[in-house]
Amino acid sequence: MNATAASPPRAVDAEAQAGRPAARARHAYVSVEGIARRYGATTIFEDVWFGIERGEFVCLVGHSGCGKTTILNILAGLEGPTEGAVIVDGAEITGPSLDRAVIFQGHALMPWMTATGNVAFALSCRHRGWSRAQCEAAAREALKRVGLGHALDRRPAELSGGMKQRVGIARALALEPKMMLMDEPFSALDALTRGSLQDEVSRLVTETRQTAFMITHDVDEAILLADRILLMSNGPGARIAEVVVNTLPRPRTRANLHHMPGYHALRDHVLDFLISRSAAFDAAAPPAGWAPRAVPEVRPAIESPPPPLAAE
Ligand SMILES: Nc1ncnc2c1ncn2[C@@H]1O[C@H](COP(=O)(O)OP(=O)(O)OP(=O)(O)O)[C@@H](O)[C@H]1O
Repeated sequence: MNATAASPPRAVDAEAQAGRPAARARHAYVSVEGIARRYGATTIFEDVWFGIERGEFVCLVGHSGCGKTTILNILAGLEGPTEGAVIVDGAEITGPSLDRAVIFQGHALMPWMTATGNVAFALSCRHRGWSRAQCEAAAREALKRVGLGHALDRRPAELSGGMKQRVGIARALALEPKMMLMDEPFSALDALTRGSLQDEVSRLVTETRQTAFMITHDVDEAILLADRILLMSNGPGARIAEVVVNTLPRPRTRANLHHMPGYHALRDHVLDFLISRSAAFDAAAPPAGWAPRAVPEVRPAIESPPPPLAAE
């Protein structure tokens, strides 16, 4: 089914009444149901099923070209799938909505507006009944939460790359969306700025329990932020090959992460997938226990064998 901007929202129950078998994803807050993207004879990915629970942070990891951004765009309603559908909170996605805030690599700020103005503008679109003063007050609060209390009146040209990205994060959080979508939001930043923003987002995620979906190439970033990491096989014909449950406790910071028991097993597991299993995955001859609607979940941080005892 191709979700286009013109198609009306469809209640989940209608699908159940039509006799389509219930999938595990169906019960989740966000339910991705058998989506595919094809360009002519080329299938980028297909039969992709997964759910996101309310308040869950899910990362999607996979090699370049497997279709990660396309999946994020479908969740954002910026494009429709060739097949399948995405249901959020009981209704099918049929186009973009302020219910789903997107943070891109580039910050997409309006250059003529101050930081406060950029956030306040988004808020005025979200809350039509709010006065300008209300929007600006809420915008200032959101900017303070991401450490920009000193830069409220600066325009994007007067902000560093990291500060601009913070404005984008503040804007997304201020909208209190049903879901936050992030496409490699830190990849354009220098390592130091990236690290501090990752820690801040980790803190905000722990505080707000914002439902989030993020694409990243950075395995440590996924481990820092995600409750579950979806591992995508290589394209063409990519699939969700495995779901890694991140059992490391919160709060997590970059400084404490690598001291946590299980961190190295988790990291090795994801890296092994990217290095070898992602290319070897074959949906026609899948690993034992794999099915597109019931992708195996693994917990490497607690399933790994304990480290050998030190010699006396
Ligand atoms: N209009 C198009 N026609 C044909 N192929 C396309 C078109 N748009 C995108 N593609 C292909 O779809 C595939 C998936 O693109 P997408 O950007 O979703 O991948 P990605 O996994 O996010 O990659 P990256 O990690 O490099 O950002 C790519 O191989 C791309 O070449």
